[in-house]
Parts: sequence; C-alpha cells; structure tokens
Amino acid sequence: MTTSKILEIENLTINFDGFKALNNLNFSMDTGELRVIIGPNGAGKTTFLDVITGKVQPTEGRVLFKGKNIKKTPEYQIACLGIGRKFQTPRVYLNLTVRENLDLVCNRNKSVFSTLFNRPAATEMRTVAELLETIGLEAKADLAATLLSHGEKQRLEIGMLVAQSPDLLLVDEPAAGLTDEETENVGALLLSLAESHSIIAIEHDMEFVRQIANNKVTVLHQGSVLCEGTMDQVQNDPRVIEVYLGQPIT
Ligand SMILES: Nc1ncnc2c1ncn2[C@@H]1O[C@H](COP(=O)(O)OP(=O)(O)OP(=O)(O)O)[C@@H](O)[C@H]1O
Repeated sequence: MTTSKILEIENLTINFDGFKALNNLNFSMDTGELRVIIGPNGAGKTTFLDVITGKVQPTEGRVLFKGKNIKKTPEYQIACLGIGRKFQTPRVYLNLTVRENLDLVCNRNKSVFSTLFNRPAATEMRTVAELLETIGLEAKADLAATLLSHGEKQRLEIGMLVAQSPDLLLVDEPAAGLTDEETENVGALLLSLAESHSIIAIEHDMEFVRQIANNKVTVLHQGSVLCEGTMDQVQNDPRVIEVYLGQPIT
C-alpha cells in the first residue's frame, strides 16, 4: 500500500529511567515536505531524531516510515531504508579533498547500498560533479576539507548525505555556529534539496527558521507537540511565547 505520509509517529514515549524525554508524542508529515522543528532546550528535539534513526528505541508507541513500522529495526538498517541524518558537528574526512569526500560516499553506495539493500542503482545516484554543483563547492573541489569554513563543511556533509539518495533527510541545527552569510547559503541549499527530498530540520536560529520554513513548523515542549502551523502562526501563539520564557521569539 502506498502512503503520502513519509513519517507517522503515534503515541511515542521515551522513558529514560523514569524521565519522559518524549511523552505521548504524535506527529506526521507528508512526502516531499520540509518540516522545521523548534522548541526550547530540553524539549526533546534530539531524542525525537534519535528515535527516528533507531538510536533510541521507543518505550511506547510506534514510528512508521513510508507506512512501515520501524520499531526494533537496527540503526544501520534504518539508514539503508532511506533515512539520512546530518549531525550538528560536520563529520567529514578533513585530510581528504572535497571531491574525495564525495567520491568516497558515491563509491561506497555503489558497492554496498545498491547491492545489499536494493537502494537506487549507481546510475540513478548523483554524480560527484552534480553534487559539487548542488552544494556550491565546485571551486573548492580539490581543496582539503580541513581548509573549508564551518558553513562549507556543513554543506559538504549535506552533500555526502544526499549522495546516499535518502528519502528523508534529518538535519540537526545546521545553522549553529555559522556566520549570517553561511547560514543563508545552508538555508538556500536545504530549500533546493527540499524540491526533491522530504526534510526535517531542527533549529534554534529563528532567522534561519524564517528563511527555510516554507510550510509547517512544529513546536516541541516537554516531550510533546505543543503546536503546529506556519511560522507566523506559531510565533504569535501565546503558548509558544510562554514556553520561550515569556518573550516573543525573535
Ligand atoms: N540518555 C538519556 N538519559 C536521561 N535523560 C536524557 C537522555 N537523553 C536525553 N535526556 C533528557 O531528555 C530531555 C530531552 O533532551 P533532548 O536532547 O532531546 O532535548 P533538545 O530539545 O534536543 O535540547 P537542546 O535544544 O538543548 O539540544 C532533556 O531533559 C535531557 O536531559
């Protein structure tokens, strides 16, 4: 059965020794959607991504990816099913050039993903040249990754994820520590990727959220969904203002 929902989360609870980091959380998003998730510190945003990627197992509830329950599926298998995660700190090979970093994931995919797990064939995968163009690093292709700015490293890692043709891309605070210009570049990259991927982005930087939130924003608070809506709607929601320490979110 096909589903237009890429992700459905039902009554999800994560209990860490009596503390509910996620508490009866319900969430769903459509295929092709770019969803931004915000929430104060400790709201459960990272734990939410940890459950989707299989790093943390639900205490209660279930997670459906493309209609399939992925509870108890090991982390590596979830990645192979088509969920890619970008962590806050870039994880690129610093001594390799930009091109070599991309080459590595493209070749790894050819030998492992497509053969073993029936991921897209090599011909369907993006080539290194296409990826370099997508992430805007053609001019720096032969530079060692260690010489890239933080924002460029973020873009390179996003490119390495995209090389694996994920159906759902999870991005944890991609604007953290970036200059305004780099933030805008990463935002533009996510918006262009959103044309062909489903994306969940977790973010604290409200300027960045405004740039990329072209659809719905979900606000987490104390492990549950507090509200959802357009950026304007959530920004003016009294409950959201209250959980952000009584201040309007700026
Ligand atoms: N392994 C764990 N054991 C116990 N408590 C945990 C564990 N992991 C997370 N928590 C707690 O669960 C709550 C949610 O944490 P989480 O990191 O998901 O929040 P967050 O919204 O990502 O926060 P931040 O914005 O500060 O990164 C926090 O109170 C945290 O201390």
